[in-house]
This record gives sequence, C-alpha cells and structure tokens, in this order.
Amino acid sequence: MIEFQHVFKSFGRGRNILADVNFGIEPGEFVFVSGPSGAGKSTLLKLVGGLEPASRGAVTVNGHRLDRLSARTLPYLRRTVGLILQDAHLLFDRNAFDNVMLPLAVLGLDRATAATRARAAMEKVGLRGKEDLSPIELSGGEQQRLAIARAIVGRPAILIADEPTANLDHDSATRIMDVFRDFNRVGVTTLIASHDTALMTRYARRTLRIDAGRFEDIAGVPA
Ligand SMILES: Nc1ncnc2c1ncn2[C@@H]1O[C@H](COP(=O)(O)OP(=O)(O)OP(=O)(O)O)[C@@H](O)[C@H]1O
Repeated sequence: MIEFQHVFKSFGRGRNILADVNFGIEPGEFVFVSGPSGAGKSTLLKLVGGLEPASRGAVTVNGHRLDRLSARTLPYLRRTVGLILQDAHLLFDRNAFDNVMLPLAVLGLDRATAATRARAAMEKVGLRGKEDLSPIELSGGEQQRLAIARAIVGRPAILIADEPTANLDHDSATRIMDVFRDFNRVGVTTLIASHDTALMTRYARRTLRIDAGRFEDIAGVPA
C-alpha cells in the first residue's frame, strides 16, 4: 500500500535528510515514525502524501508511483490519503462544521449527504454539539480533533498524522490516539509521526525510526 524503494531526500544542495530508505506498509497497518527533532519525520510523511517529491528513488502509494503521476492524477490519489499536519490549517472565518464540510466540496456529493457525513465525522471525534463554534473557540485538543474529522470525512484508505498529540495533556493525547486506533481497527492504514515515547509504548506495533540520516524499521518501540 505504501512502499519506499531506495528513497533519498535532500532540500536544494543540502545534506540527505533521507538516504536510501526502504520499507513497505501493508493495508491496515498502524505504524509510528519516530526520531529526534529535525530528523526528517515530517519530510517522510510529506513524501507519502505527495506534498514533496523524492530526490531519488520510488515512492508508491496505492499502487501508484508518485513520480510518474500526472499533475491531473495526483489530486485523485491525495483524496485517498487523509493528512493531519503540524499546522492544522483550520479556517477561522467559518464554523467547525463548515471546516469539516470543505473536503467534501470536491467530491460532488449533494449537500444533504455531505452534511450527514460531516456530522458523523464530528461525532466520531467527540465534537458533537460544537458544530457552530469557530475553531478559535475550541481548545487545542478539540482543534486537533477537528483536523482529524476533516481528514477522515472523505473516507481515506490511509491516515497520516504529524505529531497529532504535541502540546496536549495525557488525557487529550490518549483520546486522540484512541480515535486513530478506532479507524485503524476498521482497516484504515495509519502512519503517525511522534517523539512521545510513552504514547508509542502504548500503541506502537511497528516504528520507522530516523536519526541523523540512519533509518531503522523496528517491530514495536525503539529500545
Ligand atoms: N522545505 C524545506 N526546505 C529546506 N529544508 C527543509 C525543508 N523542510 C524540512 N527541511 C529540513 O529537513 C530537516 C528535517 O525536517 P523535518 O521537518 O522533516 O524534521 P522532523 O523530524 O519532522 O522534526 P520535528 O520533530 O522538529 O518536527 C530539517 O533539518 C529541516 O530544516
């Protein structure tokens, strides 16, 4: 479902952030990406999401080599991937519900169907009753959950989240991780960047670790 073959990534003439990275993720896996700050976790996720090209090597997602996709096809593939990036990019000029409706606009659903799906997504992340609030009126944890609702409303096969629990207290972090685990249990392939060892100990079955250009594929949590 996600495959990296001899993937290198550098920015401009800079050092390789990723150097000869190889791994495969099967449908339905739950995988963490770990490593110190600046190691390249976000970069790896952006490569999977098609937001950054590899400098060398092949990134394959859902059977498509991203470097061979036309500019017209890439958006279709992106719709199968739900991205939750570090900056949630919520829109503060509209309410929480309309933030979740946004990705559905391109799917051509009628308004009633889209609204039903948006309500279900908000319910799933525990934001029922907050539909009319602006994102600015939500707590940090609620904003994270709103970003998750927006990422899942299009029913992606793959969920990618970059430090989704950063800056949250233990209870909020656990709640967010439980949301991911529930999606994973119904078959959504899940890839989460984190350097929260306590969380990983609790949830990780497999960890891709990046540290100073070295890449390791570890069953469970790094020692
Ligand atoms: N667009 C860019 N242009 C130039 N350098 C970049 C760019 N994006 C990332 N980098 C560099 O690549 C390296 C890896 O960054 P990345 O954001 O992937 O790390 P990270 O492991 O996610 O870090 P953190 O845990 O702090 O979020 C950093 O040295 C960063 O400065």
